[in-house]
Amino acid sequence: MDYPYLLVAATAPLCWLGCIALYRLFFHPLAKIPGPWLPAVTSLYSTYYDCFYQGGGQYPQKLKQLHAEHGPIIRPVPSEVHISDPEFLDAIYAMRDRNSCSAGGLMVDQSVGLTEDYALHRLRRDALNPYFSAKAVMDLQPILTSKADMLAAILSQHAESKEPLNLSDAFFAFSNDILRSFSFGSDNGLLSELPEAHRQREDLASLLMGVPLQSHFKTPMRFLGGSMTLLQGEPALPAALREMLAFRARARQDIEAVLADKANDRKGSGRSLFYELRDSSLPPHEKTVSRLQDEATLLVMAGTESPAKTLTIASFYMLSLPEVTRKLRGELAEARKQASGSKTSLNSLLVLPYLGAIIHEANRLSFGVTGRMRRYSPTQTLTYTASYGPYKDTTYTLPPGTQMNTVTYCTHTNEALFPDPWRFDPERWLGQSEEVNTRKRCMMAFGKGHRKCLGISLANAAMCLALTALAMYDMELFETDESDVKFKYDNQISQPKRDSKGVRASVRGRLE
Ligand code: HEM
Repeated sequence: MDYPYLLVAATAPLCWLGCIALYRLFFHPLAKIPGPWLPAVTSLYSTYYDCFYQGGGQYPQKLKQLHAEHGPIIRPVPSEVHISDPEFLDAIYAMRDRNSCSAGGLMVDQSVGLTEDYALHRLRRDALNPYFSAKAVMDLQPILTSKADMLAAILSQHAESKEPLNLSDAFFAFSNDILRSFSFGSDNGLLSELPEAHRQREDLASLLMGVPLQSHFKTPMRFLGGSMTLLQGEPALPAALREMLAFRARARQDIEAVLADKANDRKGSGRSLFYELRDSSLPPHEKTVSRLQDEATLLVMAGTESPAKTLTIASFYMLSLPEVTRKLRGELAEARKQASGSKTSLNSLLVLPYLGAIIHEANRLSFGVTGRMRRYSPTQTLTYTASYGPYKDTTYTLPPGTQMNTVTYCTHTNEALFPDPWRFDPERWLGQSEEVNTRKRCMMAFGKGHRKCLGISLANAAMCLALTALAMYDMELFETDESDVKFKYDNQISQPKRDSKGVRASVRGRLE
């Protein structure tokens, strides 16, 4: 072959990439958005922070740093804007459509949480809504209180045995048993088998560690999962991918068991979510095994991991800040007095301000979903005027289709909203002042807008009962410090340092 052809063949791709870079920098509709040039040119910038820099999961922290330098609006990837301004949060999350979220790595494409199309999302969400309402959660009270009683029994056993208790395992078991009873009519009895809860919690943690890689390299990872399993069997796969496949396989078994259980033998006495979906008027293509497998995988994962994490964080600070526990005990004692000595009802716990404030603060520092929850409007043009930074008062036009988001990390550590943001301070949620109302408006732990968390009422009820049980025990932390709970990695949800063993405590005894 002639030399010039070789040269053309070698340089053509480079010229093509150069043209794309020039377009993105100077002619793209978002070309005027401030920020460094590299993320405006290539999404490899975010890949680096998400997957590789300091072990990956570092993009939220980097975005916060970029905002400090460039102001409230930047381009985290070429096709997107990231706006760190509490005043603009509602404008972003009021938007109807959304881009496929950053949880693509969870391999649950057919679940409600990953559904991009507005009408299909509505169909799926409407089918689930009735089982997640505040009233439906009240009907679950017998399950919830029996699991909270089991949690208390575990604390009593550890007070007697003097063995340190891994509270993170106990909360994982508590949330998982509730979620599985609610979903499938029966649970796996993890509260009676804490070593198994420990194993499953660690497995889920390593599965989540693989989410950034699976999100950025979705197709190769899926291909790897398929081909290596066929060629060499599952042990050859990377641990996180293996865990993901195992998690999905368990969800499939659960769904197949529900579909096969025509006589409702395993259903339990109450309503069970997947039995209800099976018998619902959803069209047949929405009730296939693979569709329901995705739904079950997401629900079990989200419904176990997120409340367990918030409880873990709350328990750590309750044990390290005695004043917090003292105030909570005072509030609970008063509620019991009002109930004339009988057990305080779930309804009355749900309105206790200090208990609610502890949950809010633990949710804030759990950060809910830490990935970029993008929204866009296919028709609407938005404008945004920078409220601080080097381009203050400059107005930017965001054309239809512009993907926008604010990561929870930036809002929940915003010093103007939450002074001294890493301090656990339930007081910041008390009262009705304008500041408190603004904080509540900017709370993103459960997401915002029409895609916000379905499980809020269930999670709140379960967390109120668990923390009430916890407050009845005198305990101290065992070989645990703040680094065991503090946000370090964004793996779609926040994770602390890799070698955290969770929150462990020595239980001295039950109060009263
Ligand atoms: C403290 C506990 C929880 C936290 C912090 C939390 C957080 C979140 C967040 C931030 C989202 C929005 C994600 C997005 O916009 O892409 C979400 C969605 C969702 N959550 Fe939760 N969650 C919690 C508990 C639960 C529970 C207990 C369940 C189920 C039983 C659940 C089921 C869901 C579902 C199904 C969605 C998708 C909703 C949709 O896209 O329409 N969550 N959650």
